[in-house]
Amino acid sequence: MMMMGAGEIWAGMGSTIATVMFLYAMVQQYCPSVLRYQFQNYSRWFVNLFNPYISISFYEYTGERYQRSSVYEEIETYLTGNSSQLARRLKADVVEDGKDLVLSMEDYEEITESYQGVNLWWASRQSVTTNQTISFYGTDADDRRYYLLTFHRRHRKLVTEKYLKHVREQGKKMKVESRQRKLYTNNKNETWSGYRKRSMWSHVAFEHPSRFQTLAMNPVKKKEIVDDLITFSKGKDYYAKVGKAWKRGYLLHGPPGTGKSSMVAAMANLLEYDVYDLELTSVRNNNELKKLFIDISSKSIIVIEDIDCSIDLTRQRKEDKKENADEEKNPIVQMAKKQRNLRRIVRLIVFTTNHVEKLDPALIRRGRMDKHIGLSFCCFEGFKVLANNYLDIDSHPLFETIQSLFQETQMTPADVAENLMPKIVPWDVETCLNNLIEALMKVKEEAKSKAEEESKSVNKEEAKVAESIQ
Ligand SMILES: Nc1ncnc2c1ncn2[C@@H]1O[C@H](COP(=O)(O)OP(=O)(O)OP(=O)(O)O)[C@@H](O)[C@H]1O
Ligand SMILES: [Mg+2]
Repeated sequence: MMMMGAGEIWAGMGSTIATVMFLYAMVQQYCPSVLRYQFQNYSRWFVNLFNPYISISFYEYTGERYQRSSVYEEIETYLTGNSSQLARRLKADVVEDGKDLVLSMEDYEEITESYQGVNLWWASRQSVTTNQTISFYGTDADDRRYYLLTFHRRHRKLVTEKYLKHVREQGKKMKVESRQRKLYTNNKNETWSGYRKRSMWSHVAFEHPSRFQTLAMNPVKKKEIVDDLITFSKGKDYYAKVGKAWKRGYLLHGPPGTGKSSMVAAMANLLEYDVYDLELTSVRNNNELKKLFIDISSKSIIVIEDIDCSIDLTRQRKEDKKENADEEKNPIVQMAKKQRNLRRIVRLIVFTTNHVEKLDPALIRRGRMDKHIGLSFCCFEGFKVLANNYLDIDSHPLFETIQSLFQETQMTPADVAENLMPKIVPWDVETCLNNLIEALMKVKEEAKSKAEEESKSVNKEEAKVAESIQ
């Protein structure tokens, strides 16, 4: 057979196009509108017959109350993660409070993805409804942003049953991971406007570096706490099974500088929760307290620091004969009495105190506070964690001296950390360890002379008493 020349092909195609154009013009001009409509419908059907691709659109705003669609957000997060590598045109946004730029697909940009060997196309679009579009989770109103997923119809089952589930799950996961966590503090009631959460709580980005790995404390105790927290965080079903309310209350007690606040931060970092630091003295009554808690998400830790100060006040007030009804309403008094109420609203609550002995026993009774965690002076095990953090060492010949000094001396982890930290550049491990040894010896000497003085004064007292008797 003779090969057709390129010129002939073009000539043939040219005439075909001309014929189609002519027919189309005729239809436009002479057909009544009803017939024209029929014709358009048939032509659409005809095109669809040979178009093997299906598209699904996911709108940003759903019909109901213009809420941002969670599916859209999940897809956005999923594509943000993947599109940074695949798409050529990206737009950059700064997330709230974040310093990092988040790259996502520019409008009308398209990317191709491969899932289980199947190619799929994602496009970011705005308004306009297209043919053969199945509109999920949204209406067809104009001026909407949406993602369009296109795939071959033979993969319909795979996409609707597996791939979309995969995208949503991954998107959800990535969202949790990239979420900028926040540290909230409550404002005084005067600044609240209406019931808006924003003015009740102010927030900053939560970026505390403390982790359980960097906490100096008894390793057995540490593991127990980590396990407890993980069981709690995963435990909705578990707690239901054992018949316990899915709530947890911790009391962290110990002298200043033993790592109570650091542990709260480590807890938040472990669970990836927000932290709500509740300043009780700014809360006037129980009603305010309830309002503060209404909008708190379940992935939060509520912290009430230095609860002993509050309880001190309670006692003072009780002793005060002029105590009036207003003071009875004081949240601190209520707090002590209605701890149970608070725990009904809050899922994970942590109290800290320097003086556990001063607390009202009713407040700290087990069952009301699930776990009491005593943080104490630094032990040798704790020191090893700090040495690893600050100096990057696991062992050293000077460790032996340090170990024996820790058996005789009490120093808080905060002070140990401070003494270990290099003070000059360049620094060396030995100097840092010697600085700590020096500090420990000093503390030991001070404690010794203090004890001697005390025994001297006791002797003097005894002598005085003996003299007076004579
Ligand atoms: N157990 C610890 N492990 C590691 N670092 C610690 C520990 N305890 C204290 N530190 C260090 O000391 C600093 C102060 O500790 P932190 O604020 O956690 O103490 P605290 O017990 O909350 O004290 P306070 O009772 O005064 O509130 C921390 O920033 C941390 O660097
Ligand atoms: Mg603290």
